[in-house]
Amino acid sequence: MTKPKIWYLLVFTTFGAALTASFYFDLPIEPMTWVLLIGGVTAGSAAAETLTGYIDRDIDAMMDRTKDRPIPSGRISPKNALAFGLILTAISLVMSWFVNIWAFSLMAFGLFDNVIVYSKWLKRRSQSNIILGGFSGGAPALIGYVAVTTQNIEIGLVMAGLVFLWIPTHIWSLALHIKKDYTKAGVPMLPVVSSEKSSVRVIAGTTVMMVVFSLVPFLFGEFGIIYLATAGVFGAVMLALSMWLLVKPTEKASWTVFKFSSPYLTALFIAFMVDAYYFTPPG
Ligand code: HEM
Ligand SMILES: CC(C)=CCC/C(C)=C/CC/C(C)=C/COP(=O)(O)OP(=O)(O)O
Repeated sequence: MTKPKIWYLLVFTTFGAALTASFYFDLPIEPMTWVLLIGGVTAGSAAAETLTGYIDRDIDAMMDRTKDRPIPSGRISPKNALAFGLILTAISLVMSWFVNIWAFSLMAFGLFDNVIVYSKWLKRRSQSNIILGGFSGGAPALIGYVAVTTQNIEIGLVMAGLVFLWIPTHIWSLALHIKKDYTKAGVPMLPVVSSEKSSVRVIAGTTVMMVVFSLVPFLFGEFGIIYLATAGVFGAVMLALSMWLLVKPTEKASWTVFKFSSPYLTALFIAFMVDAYYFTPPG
């Protein structure tokens, strides 16, 4: 129900942002803060997945990729899934409340943006559904950062912004790969409502934006060579893959871009932590 193979990376961005802030400003993180932070974001991500699974139960039953999920397959009743999702939502809000008011506000915002703005309002109506719905994706990283500090908040915003800019490549490459599924369910993902030619151009364009944006932390002098080297190497691979998709838009290419997108994001968050541990900003 809660799609752990998705939320592990959401929780990892929280963990990475918190540890990066802790190393960067030499601020310790209490064990209780870790429990409340990681527990809260895990509950929040699981809540969002469960509630969006409840909202999407009708179209999930239509798509090959999702028809075996707990509600469409009858393993859990919609009523129980809704109750489970609401309980997880309450747990995540209470735990983030005990972290601090910033974490609580961002958790509430992330849940609202993902469940209501994205899943309820936009997913079936607009091809830009994942743009306005994408802010929720950056929320876990910002929650991790503000759990430690609100100083130099631009560092937390850059991490959240990186996740936000990563989403179009992540989901549109998948949507291109399973265009038939989304068409059957009537979900207007960009690759479903646009031609393949313009979809691969947009995916390549958003990948370029994401890779250029990923260099900002170094250009602002807030992170050093370890981060630059990682963002450079992994960014070059992401660019090469999306250029390959642009030139030869096959299902294999779109699947490869999709599957590499998560290791890309993971590598950058690891680089944030390692660099913050070894790199002290000038001045
Ligand atoms: C509006 C935002 C997002 C949408 C619509 C979206 C959509 C999807 C979809 C449809 C899948 C395939 C799931 C399946 O087949 O069961 C997926 C996989 C995944 N998503 Fe997202 N996603 C979003 C944001 C995020 C964010 C912010 C993260 C983490 C930071 C994330 C992490 C993952 C991971 C790790 C997978 C599995 C990837 C793999 O199988 O290699 N997603 N996403
Ligand atoms: C603050 C906080 C915890 C925020 C949660 C943010 C969050 C859960 C973001 C991920 C969104 C996501 C993977 C949506 C899946 O889309 P989908 O439902 O369209 O995917 P599907 O087609 O596989 O069902």
